[in-house]
Amino acid sequence: MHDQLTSVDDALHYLLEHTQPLEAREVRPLTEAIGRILADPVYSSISVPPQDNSAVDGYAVNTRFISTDRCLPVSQRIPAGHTPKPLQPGTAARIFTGAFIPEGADAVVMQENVQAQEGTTEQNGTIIKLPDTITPEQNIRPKGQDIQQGQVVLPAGTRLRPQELGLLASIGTADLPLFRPLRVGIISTGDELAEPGTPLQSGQIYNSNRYMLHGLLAQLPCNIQDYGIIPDTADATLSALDKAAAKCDLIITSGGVSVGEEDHIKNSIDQLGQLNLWKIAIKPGKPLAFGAIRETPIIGLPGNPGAVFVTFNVFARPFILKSCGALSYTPQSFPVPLGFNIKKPGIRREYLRVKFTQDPATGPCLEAYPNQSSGVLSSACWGDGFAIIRENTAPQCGDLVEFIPFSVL
Ligand SMILES: Nc1nc2c(c(=O)[nH]1)N[C@H]1C(S)=C(S)[C@@H](COP(=O)(O)OP(=O)(O)OC[C@H]3O[C@@H](n4cnc5c(N)ncnc54)[C@H](O)[C@@H]3O)O[C@H]1N2
Ligand code: MOO
Repeated sequence: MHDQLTSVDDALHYLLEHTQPLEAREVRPLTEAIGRILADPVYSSISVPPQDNSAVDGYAVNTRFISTDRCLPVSQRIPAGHTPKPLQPGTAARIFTGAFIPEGADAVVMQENVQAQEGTTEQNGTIIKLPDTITPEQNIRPKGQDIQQGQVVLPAGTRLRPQELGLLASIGTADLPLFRPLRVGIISTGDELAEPGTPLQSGQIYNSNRYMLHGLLAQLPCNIQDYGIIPDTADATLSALDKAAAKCDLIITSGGVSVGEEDHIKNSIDQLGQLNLWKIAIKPGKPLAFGAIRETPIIGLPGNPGAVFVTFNVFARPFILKSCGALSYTPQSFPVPLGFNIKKPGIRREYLRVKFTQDPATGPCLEAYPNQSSGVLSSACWGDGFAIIRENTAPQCGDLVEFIPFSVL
């Protein structure tokens, strides 16, 4: 029987169209905001830096008042954090990195380029000999160089990385308006599953998807509600989904979405709500299901761990980020030459687990893990990204394909 498959692009488009961004917000301190999404734009009430200041340790001078012998007495000392006096005409000021430039100075000379001669008495202070060329503005970091007072520093929807936290701290913001984390329920299905740490009985395998999903969700602004393992029965599946739907903003299941009579996720979604998508032209991960139980969206990932890793990143991750209010939710890909041949075109878009390598003679290229079976999770641990082989194409060695490094996920 010929399967009617939805393309990856159509499925992703559909999923993202059916994302309801969270309305709930909360205010949290900087120290709790890593990975979270800003709910409002942040404006700066100050300029950064707040005043012109020195980029180096050295001497502040006025380039228009330098005597022909290029020698100047030092009239004040300005450590960072202290307010300078105006520069006395015809003198230099000893200045340190980050200290504010005194009024009347227009350049700073690095101390390595100056000969300083200590005076012998207090009245007879240090004299410096300046280099031949000094350009106005040199070594001065102007007020507002980084941020101007009143400017939008970060727009709503920004996902906060360490550098954004630093930037927000630099304008004095202590508490941030954030979207509240998405409550994501995870359910592992399968009679064959045993928990790590317990002995394996005959017929069992360890539940790896549960822990991979914990790790994948921990990198996103989510609170995980873990419903553990549910057995392959209609009753257990219906009751777990019903319970999760009442508590969560999104349900993610693994396994039980294929066509066998032991696969109950699809029928349960049908029974409790509606199934909107099933069977995608993706390899691995074809039987992925998407629907809703009452108001709660559900993404049914296939059971094979390789398929979970791919379909989570291709579908669930952008869905979650958009639901959390993020402005940017699809990962950046980069064109990189394949280091091997694709034998024949396929009707499913394939996400190969590959390694980025640098050949000294031929340059960068992608190498594939030899076994791309969706039951072989070693491919994702060996690899450092996905190579996307688009449907109905068979790129050859040297052809450019899209590469998504795992590090951008
Ligand atoms: N007749 C057909 N059979 C299958 C088809 C098909 O089109 N027709 N599709 C195959 C594909 S492709 C996939 S992918 C799987 C997906 O099936 P399910 O989502 O129903 O997954 P399960 O059957 O429950 O499990 C598949 C596989 O993965 C193992 N598994 C499940 N959960 C976990 C877990 N938490 N940790 C580790 N491993 C897990 C499970 O033991 C199975 O080996 O269906 C194919 N069959
Ligand atoms: O498409 Mo399935 O994901 O081969 O394992």
